[in-house]
Amino acid sequence: MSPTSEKRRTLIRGASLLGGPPTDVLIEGESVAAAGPGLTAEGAETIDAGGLVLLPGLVDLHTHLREPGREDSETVLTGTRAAAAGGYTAVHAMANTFPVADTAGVVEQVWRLGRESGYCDVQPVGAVTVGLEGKQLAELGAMHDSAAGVVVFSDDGRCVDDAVIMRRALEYVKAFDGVIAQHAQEPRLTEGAQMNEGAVSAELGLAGWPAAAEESIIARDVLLAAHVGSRVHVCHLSTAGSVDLIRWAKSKGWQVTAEVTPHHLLLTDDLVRSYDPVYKVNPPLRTEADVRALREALADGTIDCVATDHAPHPHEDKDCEWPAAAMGMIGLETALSVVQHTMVDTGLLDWAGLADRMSARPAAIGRLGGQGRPVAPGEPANLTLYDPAHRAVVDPSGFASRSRNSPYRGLELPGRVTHTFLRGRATVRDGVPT
Ligand SMILES: NC(=O)N[C@@H](CC(=O)O)C(=O)O
Repeated sequence: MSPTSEKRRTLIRGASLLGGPPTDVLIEGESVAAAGPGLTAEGAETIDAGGLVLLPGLVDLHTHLREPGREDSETVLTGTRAAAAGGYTAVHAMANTFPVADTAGVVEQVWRLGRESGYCDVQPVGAVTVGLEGKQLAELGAMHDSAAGVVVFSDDGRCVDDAVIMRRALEYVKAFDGVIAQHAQEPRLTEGAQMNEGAVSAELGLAGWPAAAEESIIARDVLLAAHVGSRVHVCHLSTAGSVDLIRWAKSKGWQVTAEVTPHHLLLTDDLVRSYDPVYKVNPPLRTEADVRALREALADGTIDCVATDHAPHPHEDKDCEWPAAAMGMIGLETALSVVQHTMVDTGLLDWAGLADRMSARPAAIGRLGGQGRPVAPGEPANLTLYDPAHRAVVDPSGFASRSRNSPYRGLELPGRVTHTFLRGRATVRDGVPT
């Protein structure tokens, strides 16, 4: 047999590519071989995709995979299975592991575990500072030059609050077109903070987390990025004021990008009245007006992309009284549904816009070759098939993630990922990871 005839072939029939009219897509080996109506392919596995939307594989800029060190909440294997189940073909693995991913050795370990998992590409994020301590730059160059080829650096979970360290980091990564992804949280303004500072925190008597704590760091960092001529990316934007600052920085032509999480597009601090720590997250859930501003900014492109901030925690760290509970919520397996619900079903984004914000843009920010590409002949077959008409009540007990801290439990959401393909190989079939 010739090498070509040995290639795995899959024919996706009648899918709506980016919400367009029904079309067929032929996958051959690792690539898209043809796209258009009326394709035939003898001997190919055929998937009847009538009514399904075909999207490029999703890319997450912000995933906590927890390995090494907190394998009780997630591993690279369970986290990437969850990612595939959610339609993702690539994730960026955050650096706040134990040990911290602040050396070439640790990022290479995570990268290797990702390759072994086979469920999606794992691109490690390197820490900006040693031990996330904010005092001394980590070995950014060595992490970039390692097999992991780190491009995105972040102390996420902590803010790089020292302006001189931030400046030096921006200067350092400029040499290789890297980007600093900032967790914007002024530490002194948020000491002991438990939730958004506002009417609800006043009523509940919980220590508040002012919007200004996020906004003051963003204002400083966009100015620093402009001064240095380097790239800054703002993690999990959560306030209307942050949106204004990003809009202003972009109007100046500065190299500033930003992400928003699905939960900040849907949930508000009203939910904290339940005192259920599943709603405790960093940055905190904000107000209705913030949610509105975030949705509009994602629609008009001020916010570049959706990033999950998938933050798995074991039940003993979440099923406790509010002040003692860990911050964070899982999100990989519900992201597409939440974005459909908040952005597509509301008419704010069409499917092409969603693909831009959940695949092309995050891949471009992370400089991920082969991901976030159009669904077109010759391109890598990283694809997601999605049923937008499906409706189901979220039940985390069936999740691929090792953790269960989903704020959507019991909520009816639209949509279901039926298939995910990573370079032509199905990682999810009929809704089940392979
Ligand atoms: N987003 C979260 O609420 N938690 C994150 C880190 C963080 O605190 O940002 C985590 O690692 O659990």
